[in-house]
Amino acid sequence: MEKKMKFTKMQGLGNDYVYVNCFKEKIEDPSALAVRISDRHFGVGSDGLILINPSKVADCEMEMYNADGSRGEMCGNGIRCVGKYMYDYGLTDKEAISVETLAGIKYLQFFIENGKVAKVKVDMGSPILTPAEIPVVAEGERAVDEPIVVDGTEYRMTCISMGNPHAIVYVDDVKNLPIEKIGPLFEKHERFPNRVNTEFVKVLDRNTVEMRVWERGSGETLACGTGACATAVACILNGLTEEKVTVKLLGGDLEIEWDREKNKVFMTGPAKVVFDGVWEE
Ligand SMILES: N[C@H](CCC[C@H](N)C(=O)O)C(=O)O
Repeated sequence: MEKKMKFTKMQGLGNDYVYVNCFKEKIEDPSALAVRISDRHFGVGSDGLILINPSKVADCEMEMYNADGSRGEMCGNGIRCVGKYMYDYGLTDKEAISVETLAGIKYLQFFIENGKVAKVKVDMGSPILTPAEIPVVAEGERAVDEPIVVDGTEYRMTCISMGNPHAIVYVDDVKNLPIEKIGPLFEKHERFPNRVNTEFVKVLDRNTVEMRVWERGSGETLACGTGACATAVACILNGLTEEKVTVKLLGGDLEIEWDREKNKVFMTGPAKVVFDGVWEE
């Protein structure tokens, strides 16, 4: 018998996911569904699948899958869209909510325009710097400005977890980077037991960087919220920027601040609905 499932396509700076309201829908195998629904020719087309679930400890839970079906612990662009969905689709009337994730409970503040969420500020929590917790194979207490050889070339990386693993690599030319070639080599490098999201970064000034990202399980995306947070933390740790950083991504800009006194990273950016649909298979 044909099954129908309502979904909403949303995007944060072009990092697009299929969202399912699991207060109403039940998904048998979300990992397998993520692969089918993310396909840009035979499916809806997206960077992955995000389920919005009831939660016992927060206003809702975000369950995120990459396009290859692997589960991500946290998703910055995704959580802003989860917040927007909760408010715009009437699951909450609060202008600040909490969202349970595999990386802990995150707190969101909405900026409302014409009765709908336009922008969201997220407390992304504290960055994780201990190599074993990222995880990355590295000596010492942190993996900052750490050498790594990829495809015969030595790069310097700084590794941060925002609940999910990131390697930040500084390059001179972000635009012409052979990201399709070196992205997967970083992603699957033996020093990353859980694979890794890799951000290729150029510092423009003390408050601005530009970045492209090769995501674990999804390939190059137009933006990565957790990646932008990890990038800002890496730049501050390396003394390259101030604590407030505009991260310029292919899909647009994210405003990141690492409040070092509170040891919290804040991310502010847009969230948009593209369309509502019905998935039939
Ligand atoms: N695009 C997401 C990150 C997804 C990370 C995922 N690729 C992983 O496996 O960690 C973001 O905006 O933070």
